[in-house]
Amino acid sequence: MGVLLLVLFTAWLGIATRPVGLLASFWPANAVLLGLFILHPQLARPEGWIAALAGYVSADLFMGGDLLFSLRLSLVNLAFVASGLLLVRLMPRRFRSLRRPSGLLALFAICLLASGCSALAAVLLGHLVSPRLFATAWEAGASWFSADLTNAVLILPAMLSAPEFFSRLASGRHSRRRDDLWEFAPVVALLVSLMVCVGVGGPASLGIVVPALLWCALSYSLFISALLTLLACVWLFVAVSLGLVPLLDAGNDFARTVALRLGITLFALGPLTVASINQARNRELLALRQRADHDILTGALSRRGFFRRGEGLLRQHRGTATPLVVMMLDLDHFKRVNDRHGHAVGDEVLRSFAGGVRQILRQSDLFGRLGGEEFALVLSGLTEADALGMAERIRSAVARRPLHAGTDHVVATLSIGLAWYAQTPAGTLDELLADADRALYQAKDEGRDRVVMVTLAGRESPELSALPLA
Ligand SMILES: Nc1nc2c(ncn2[C@@H]2O[C@H](COP(=O)(O)OP(=O)(O)OP(=O)(O)O)[C@@H](O)[C@H]2O)c(=O)[nH]1
Repeated sequence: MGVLLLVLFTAWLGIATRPVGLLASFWPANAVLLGLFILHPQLARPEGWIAALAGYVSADLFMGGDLLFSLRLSLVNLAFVASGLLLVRLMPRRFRSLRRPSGLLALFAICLLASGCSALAAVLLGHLVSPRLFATAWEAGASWFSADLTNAVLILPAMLSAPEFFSRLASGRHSRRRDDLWEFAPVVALLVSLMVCVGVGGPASLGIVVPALLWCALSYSLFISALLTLLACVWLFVAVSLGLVPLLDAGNDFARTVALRLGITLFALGPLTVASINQARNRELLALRQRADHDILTGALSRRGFFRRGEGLLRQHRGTATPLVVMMLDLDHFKRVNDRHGHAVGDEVLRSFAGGVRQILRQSDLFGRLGGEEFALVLSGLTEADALGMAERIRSAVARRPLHAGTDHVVATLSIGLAWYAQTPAGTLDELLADADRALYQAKDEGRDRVVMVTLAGRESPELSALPLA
């Protein structure tokens, strides 16, 4: 039912923009149906195809076509979708995703071939459809080829990149500073360039839009760039059809319409390719930063990542009444573990310890490896009792988690120094870690395998209010 309604709506949209005597200049139905079947292959079953056919035919019937004529047009449309889907399935998996720039070019090749198939179908059925819409079967083929190619190249990148965009949006990974108006500058530039293009007129005026589209491609995600490219190109079609950009005013209008469609399709490929390369580059940069911010052995934040995010967290809460906890964690006599069981087992102990700590922490807590067997934590919003409870849970989890490395049975213990601040203090993270470190020394001095906490109102000398709790 969904397929039928979607095809009905998009086909109706196309028919509504169909110029007298020609196929629709904007015919989203075929590309949207292909995109839907690529994204949801389970819909491309016989029921789905029948629903799509029913959608095409009923849209045409609603707009006054007769049944036989509508059926022929619909079969040519379905030839595009079927060949496009078949080609996507035949394509090697690595090219199928738009996550790589080569995926976009592969998609272009598929659009090209699928449009060729619908053009061939139009030529074969040409003697049936041409008397009504076209002078010759070849005209029908050229028209179908250019319309399907344009719509597919403009619509499919936006459709296929949408799931990743929305899943990132849902997971909050797209969050940006809302007060940054500069973020909207490329869209504003695009709007201005579209207006200037109409004002200037002539074939060369289309080029005025290119720099703004490239700026959008370098500034936004592939989905947003593809959507903006689609909207800009649809606007250019509308502007040309309305005579706002006079391009079709003389000579053979059919040939010019086909040339315009192909021109705009190739014109859109530039910004789409830049957006795709930019997205792949940003993903690589993010992965590199992730790698630099994390310790390979334990998966905890690296020293650099911990300080970067820790300072960020302090900045966020500084001056507020949010309580803050900083902990230093150090495995006891770790040198003996290495000496007795070997470095590889020592590594396994570190990995297992970090995994155990992560299970106890909340998503917002920062856990970093400062070096060797020394780790640190920054947690906000915990009461004094909760902070102590959390530290105790971590300590006892380590003691309760004996590790079996081959025939070796390793039991590690942990000392924790904890500084609890009634409100987020003004000091640097280094200074706060020094408070926790003093408590850690005390824990080591008192016999290890324990938590020592110092409570501070803001940032003051911990010796004044030290409250060891073993
Ligand atoms: N397996 C392994 N060992 C490491 C790693 N980084 C540091 N170490 C070892 O950790 C040990 C730390 O030893 P010490 O600083 O003397 O501390 P300790 O033996 O834990 O004693 P206390 O901290 O006083 O309880 C050294 O033997 C380092 O070689 C690592 O990545 N893997």
